[in-house]
Amino acid sequence: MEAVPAPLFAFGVIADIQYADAEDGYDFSGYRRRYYRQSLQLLRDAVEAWAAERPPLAFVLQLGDSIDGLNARGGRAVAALEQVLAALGRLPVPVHHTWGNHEFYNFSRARLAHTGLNSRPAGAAAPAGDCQAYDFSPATRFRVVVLDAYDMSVLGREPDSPRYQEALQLLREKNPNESLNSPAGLKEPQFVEFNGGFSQAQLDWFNEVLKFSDENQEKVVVMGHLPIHPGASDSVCLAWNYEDALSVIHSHRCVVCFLAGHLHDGGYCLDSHGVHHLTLEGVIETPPESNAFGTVYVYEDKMILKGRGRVSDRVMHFCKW
Ligand SMILES: Nc1ccn([C@@H]2O[C@H](COP(=O)(O)OP(=O)(O)OC[C@H](O)CO)[C@@H](O)[C@H]2O)c(=O)n1
Repeated sequence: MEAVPAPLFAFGVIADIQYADAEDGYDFSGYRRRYYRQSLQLLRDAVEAWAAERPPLAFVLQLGDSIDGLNARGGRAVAALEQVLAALGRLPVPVHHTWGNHEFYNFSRARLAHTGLNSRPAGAAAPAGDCQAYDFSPATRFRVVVLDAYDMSVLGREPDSPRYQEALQLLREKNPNESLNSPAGLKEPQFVEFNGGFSQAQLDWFNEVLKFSDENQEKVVVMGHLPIHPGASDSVCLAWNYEDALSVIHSHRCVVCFLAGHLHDGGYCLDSHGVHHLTLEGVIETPPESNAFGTVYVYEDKMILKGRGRVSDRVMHFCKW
């Protein structure tokens, strides 16, 4: 029998846990059930499965919205986050977090930086200001970039801050609706309050990271809460200036995959430049008897996603090497 080659390394992926100690509810449309309490058990099941993997995983990527905004209303944000972090803390490997809209319904950006959701290594090079983007190299000739999709946003910042004012002005220009959360009638439906975008400073920093990776023949996996390709998202859930992020990626050879959450139904496409865009199904809308997480096994020429529950298996070949 032919031996299955060992991967170079493997990592876990999970999105939109949105835990709250609350009865089940529904999304805004009223059609999608949200299993707030059960999501913690699904996370614990994911952790147990990841912890049993041999060889062990190198790290886990948490794609944002770890706890639901409902917690803020009940004064339970800190307790809910502690439970999620305690579940993830049972893993003997680092967990890298990106921040989504529900993090900002619970905590300010300044406060988040002092919680366990700040996974940026001390001293890591990052864009100027309070942008949470960073990168790390988990193995020779591989790099992971953690993007901050709410760097340009009205969520999480003080209303008197320049960035809040800049984001509000942009949002109002693009969205004349009374409720800024409503995409009704918009030409660019992603311009809603529950989304955000990338500042020019973050895009410039991102470009420099990818330039370094190109020069050093690295393969790069990028993660952010919001999808950046229309083929892997509906038109509402995209990052405000998703096209700018795509332009940066497409001006380099190194990016092989973009991982996102936010769209709870999930999505996937291989774009015209050979980049795989994978939007993970959300735990929060996953029935208790199923799950939604995955393990990605990285090889020289491909990544193989082993999905659990609602997440499908997928082979993602590196097209550019
Ligand atoms: N048409 C809409 C949609 C949402 N809202 C309000 O916006 C807030 C965030 O919505 P929520 O569905 O909780 O956001 P998620 O990040 O969980 O989900 C994103 C995608 O929809 C999932 O596929 C909340 O307060 C909603 O009530 C709105 O007003 N109008």
